[in-house]
Amino acid sequence: MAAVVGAAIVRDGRVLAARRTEPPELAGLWEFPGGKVEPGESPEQALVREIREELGVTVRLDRWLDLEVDIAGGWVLTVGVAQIVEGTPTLSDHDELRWLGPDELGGVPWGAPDVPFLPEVAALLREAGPAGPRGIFFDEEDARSVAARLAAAGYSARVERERLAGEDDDEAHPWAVLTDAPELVLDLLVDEFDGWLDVEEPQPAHPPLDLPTQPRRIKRVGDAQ
Ligand SMILES: Nc1nc2c([nH]c(=O)n2[C@H]2C[C@H](O)[C@@H](COP(=O)(O)OP(=O)(O)OP(=O)(O)O)O2)c(=O)[nH]1
Repeated sequence: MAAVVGAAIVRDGRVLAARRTEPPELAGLWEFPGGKVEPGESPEQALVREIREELGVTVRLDRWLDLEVDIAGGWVLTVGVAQIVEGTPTLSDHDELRWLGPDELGGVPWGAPDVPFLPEVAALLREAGPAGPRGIFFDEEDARSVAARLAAAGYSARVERERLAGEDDDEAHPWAVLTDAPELVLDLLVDEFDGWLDVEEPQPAHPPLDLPTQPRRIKRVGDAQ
C-alpha cells in the first residue's frame, strides 16, 4: 500500500497544524506534517523520520486514528497521534505552524484529505481538556500509578513527559499527570507518591495570535488629523 502518514502532534489540548508551500495546488493549505512511507520502513518509522526532517523534533507515536483516506495518485493517508519528546518545532518545509485548540481547527483551510480526520482530532483534544493542575513526578512508575488511581476513581488522566526549557539532561525531564480531577484529589495522590503539584497554566509553545476582528486603522506620525 502506498502510504502517506501525518502526525497529529498534541500538546496541552492543542494540535500542531502546518501550512504547505508546495506543490502550487496545495500551497496555503494546512496539513498534519508527515510524508510518504519509504520502502522497508514501517509507518511509525516514517512518521518519526518525517517529523524530524520537517520540524526538527523527535516525536513518539501514541496511536493511529482508525480512518484511512484515499488521496490522489493511489496514496492512502493515515494520521497518528503523537507527542514531542525532544525539541521545539521549527519551520523548514512549511511556511507557518500553529497550535490549534479543538474549536480553532475549522478556522484554517485544510487540504481536503485531512478534513475527515478533524472531528476525531477535535474530540481527543476536548477529552484531554484544558490544561489544569498537573502532578509532577520524577519516576514514571509513580506518575503511571497516580494516573491509574485517578482513572479508577472515574477521572480522566494521562501521563506526559515534561519538558523543562533549556534542560537537555534526561534526568531533568520529569513526568506529568494531567487530569480533570479536582486539585484537592490530585494533591493527596501527589503527597502519597512523592511528587508535587504544578498549578501554573502552561503556555502553548506558539501562543495564538491576537488578531483584530476588523481592519485596524494605523495612524502614522504625520497623517492628516
Ligand atoms: N504530509 C502530508 N501529506 C498530505 C496530507 N494530506 C494530504 O493529502 N497529503 C498529500 C500531499 C502529498 O501529495 C502527499 C505527501 O507528500 P509529501 O510531500 O508531504 O511527502 P514526502 O515529503 O514524503 O514527499 P516527496 O517530496 O518525497 O514526494 O500526501 C497530510 O496531512 N500530511
